[in-house]
Amino acid sequence: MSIQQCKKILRKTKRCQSIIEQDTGIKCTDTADLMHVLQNLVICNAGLSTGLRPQGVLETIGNVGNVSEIIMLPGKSFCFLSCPTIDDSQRIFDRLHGKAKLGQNQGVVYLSFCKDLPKFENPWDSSISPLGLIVIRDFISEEEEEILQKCVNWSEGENSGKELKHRQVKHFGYEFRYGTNDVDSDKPLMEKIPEECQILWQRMQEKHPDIDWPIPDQLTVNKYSPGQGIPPHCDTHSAFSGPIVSLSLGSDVVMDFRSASGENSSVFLPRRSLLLMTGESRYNWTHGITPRCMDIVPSGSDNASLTVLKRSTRISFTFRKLRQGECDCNYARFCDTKKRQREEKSLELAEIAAKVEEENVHKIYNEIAQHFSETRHSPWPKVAEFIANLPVGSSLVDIGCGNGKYLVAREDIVKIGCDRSEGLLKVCQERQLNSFLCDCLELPIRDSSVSACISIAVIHHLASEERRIQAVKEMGRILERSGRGLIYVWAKNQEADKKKSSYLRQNRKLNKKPIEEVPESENQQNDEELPLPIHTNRTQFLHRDILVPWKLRDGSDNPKTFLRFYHVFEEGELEELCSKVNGIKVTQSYYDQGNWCAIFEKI
Ligand SMILES: O=C(O)CCC(=O)C(=O)O
Ligand SMILES: [Fe+2]
Repeated sequence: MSIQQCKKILRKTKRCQSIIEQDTGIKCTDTADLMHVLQNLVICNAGLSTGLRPQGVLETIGNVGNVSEIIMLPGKSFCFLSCPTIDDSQRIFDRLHGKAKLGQNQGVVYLSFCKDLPKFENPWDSSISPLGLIVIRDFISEEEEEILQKCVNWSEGENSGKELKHRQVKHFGYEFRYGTNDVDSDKPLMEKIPEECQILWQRMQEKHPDIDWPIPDQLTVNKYSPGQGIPPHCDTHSAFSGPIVSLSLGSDVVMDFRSASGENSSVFLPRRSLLLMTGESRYNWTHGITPRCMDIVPSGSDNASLTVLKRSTRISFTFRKLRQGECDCNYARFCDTKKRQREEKSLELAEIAAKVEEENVHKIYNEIAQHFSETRHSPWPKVAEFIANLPVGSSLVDIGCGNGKYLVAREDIVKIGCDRSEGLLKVCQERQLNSFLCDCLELPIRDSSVSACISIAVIHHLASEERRIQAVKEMGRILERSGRGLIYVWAKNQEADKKKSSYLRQNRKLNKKPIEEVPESENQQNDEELPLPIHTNRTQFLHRDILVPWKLRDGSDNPKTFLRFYHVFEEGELEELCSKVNGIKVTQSYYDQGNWCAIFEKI
């Protein structure tokens, strides 16, 4: 072999190797040195997609060395061989690499060694099959198949053979609207389900008297050319009731099912079979057909081996019954009715939360601003330390800056504060500190534009978890890469290592009493059950969502009491909250004088 030829083989092999590595994560090598003499081989440029079959591999390679396993991946132009000994793999490599052809229509093969083999998940091996799924083979005769295929006039009618991206469709009874995934029950089509389908209903009842199958009033006919398919979906729960029934005409196909919890199952639908999706398979699994020209299906009497089936044009008749009213299934994941209800509930909760914050946070801080500010002078040491450690020239935003006590440190960084309370901002402005009015749920600051931000005793005033997450999301959003955020929130537990926090220590008398146990049910977040419990100041917190009194002494004998909303945090809750925000990573968390604290980094 000339040097030129050797170089060409090397070049081509390298190109294939990089594709294989990208596709499977498996590293290949063409040098069989001591470190790399391996029992597994890759045929780099021939596989199922180039028309190679296991038989073809064995015919040529089997004469050179022994092969114990051939792994061919669907749709791939490479495949893997496992040999019983290193001698076998070495011999096959030496004799065939860059020289031999595997069968008539194949080019010269390029081989490589590899250490690992792909974990080929054979979907047919899995014992999982969607519950409630029934496939009745030979449900109709060949004559009936022909009659049914002919009864669809693809070029006439109100919705004559619409061309979708991956297939052609025609509806009868009612049109399925792909934009909204539903049916307009007020707009029945002139074209009803063809008479020719009548034979199916009675047969259905005879074969499965156990299933309550209402006579369908909607039919979708799908026409798939080889290479076409239908994306995974769950037929809209609220649009149709009862089972979904699909008749396969013209070609076999494999339908892929995936459950709400991520299990996969492949189901073989032979031509002229009837597929019934009831119960879980209807409501808790998606179904779809991968667009390809061939399917790999089990073969042999015991289904132990796989074979490739070429698809031809397949026409399916999917029968459904329109639903009156909402879906009442017990499967939340794909249920549009449940999703809508969840969204409504969450909107309602968000409204309640916003109202609580308005009444029990914003209004109050405005009224107590001056007094509050007078009680807040000294920076907390660990917050000061965080600021002190920022590199010179950093930019720092104090979100919920209050009277601006953290905006006075350091002249060598850019500092700006913001707060929701105009009253507190006035204090900042009197002190000539950079500050502006805004809500921590919506910061008027550009993405990735600051090096650090702090939120000290702020997000515990937000009255729902979604809103607390949103506040952390905003912090993550404005931070530049590697930028750092610091959050302090009140801890429910005001005692660490048998030491009471300074908050508790200020009331010796009350805190001599042992802490009352609160039943778990009372200890829950109770957004719905307003009014909230009122906390006794300087005592352990008994609930997570509470109203904390602020006594405003105005010189008179009757100090005015304001009730501020607080969500006090359990241990680990702040970290968990941060983990729900993409793009940030908690690097440190600690307890500091009755507060849970977390430092995170933008990644
Ligand atoms: O082609 C099939 O058998 C299924 C069609 C389908 O799932 C649908 O139209 O919703
Ligand atoms: Fe479907």
